[in-house]
Amino acid sequence: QFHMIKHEDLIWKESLGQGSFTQIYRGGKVDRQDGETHTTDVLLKVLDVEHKNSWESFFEAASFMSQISHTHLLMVYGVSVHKSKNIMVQEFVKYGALDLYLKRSSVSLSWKLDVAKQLACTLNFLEEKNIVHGNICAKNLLLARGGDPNSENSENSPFIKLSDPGISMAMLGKEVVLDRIPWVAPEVLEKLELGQQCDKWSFGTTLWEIFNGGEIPLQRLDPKQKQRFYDQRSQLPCLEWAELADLISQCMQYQAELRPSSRSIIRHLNGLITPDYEVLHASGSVPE
Ligand SMILES: Nc1cnc(-c2cc(N)nc3[nH]ccc23)cn1
Repeated sequence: QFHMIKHEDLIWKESLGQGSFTQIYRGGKVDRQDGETHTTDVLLKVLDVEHKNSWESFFEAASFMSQISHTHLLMVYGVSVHKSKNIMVQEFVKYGALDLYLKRSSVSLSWKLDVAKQLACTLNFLEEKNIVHGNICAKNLLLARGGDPNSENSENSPFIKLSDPGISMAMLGKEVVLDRIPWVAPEVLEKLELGQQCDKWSFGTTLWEIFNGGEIPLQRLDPKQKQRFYDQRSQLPCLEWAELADLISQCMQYQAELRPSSRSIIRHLNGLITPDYEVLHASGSVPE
């Protein structure tokens, strides 16, 4: 299941914002090993008291992450329960969420493609284990290494960690799930339950975010208009890079069974060559 952490072994630092039904804090976890004490940087995710009836779903997300380990999956150290506080203790990932990073930094196309490939490999790992994450989005992609995005040398290349899926759709309720359009797959919206193909749809939306510099898709639509977006089988505005736009529309097909396998997504990404203007501009050989 997962490791129980004693509340007295937690150190609380500054608030870092909130998630769905949760507050997020920077913190530390103290480990006592043969007389030595060692403090690990952690992220503390606290379930809101008014949503404490979602604690099973909250801890289900923690055990989901604790039961599988992969280089691009976030490490969850365990959970701590203290009075009415339910706390998930996660590894602290230095550069934080990808959506904010993309808004703040200008990154090269090859940097973005590198992130896309890492996410596709993670999706493949989950698909081969028949595991559905259910909440793939740029906000749930954490950057362990962001570095100077424009330089080509490898120690500055990105390294992502996929965060926990959070409270399940069933517990969140229709209103909150409506707000997850266009990340939530259409079939999930209807039944409020996850299907095998739903991560592919969300992968498509996340690709759109990455290659649109962290712009929020359908930001100006209210829940009713978002519902209509799906009712009318609409698609997101397509990118200039045609081959990539093509992959996004393959992933965001309303018919779930027509979406590509994660293996074919990886093949498609490996077949993409960053367009010349990108390489030429990066090398400065083409006047601005
Ligand atoms: N598992 C996680 C999740 N989020 C972070 C994080 C890092 C950072 N530099 N700023 C942040 N602002 C909000 C969250 C966060 C770290 N680790």
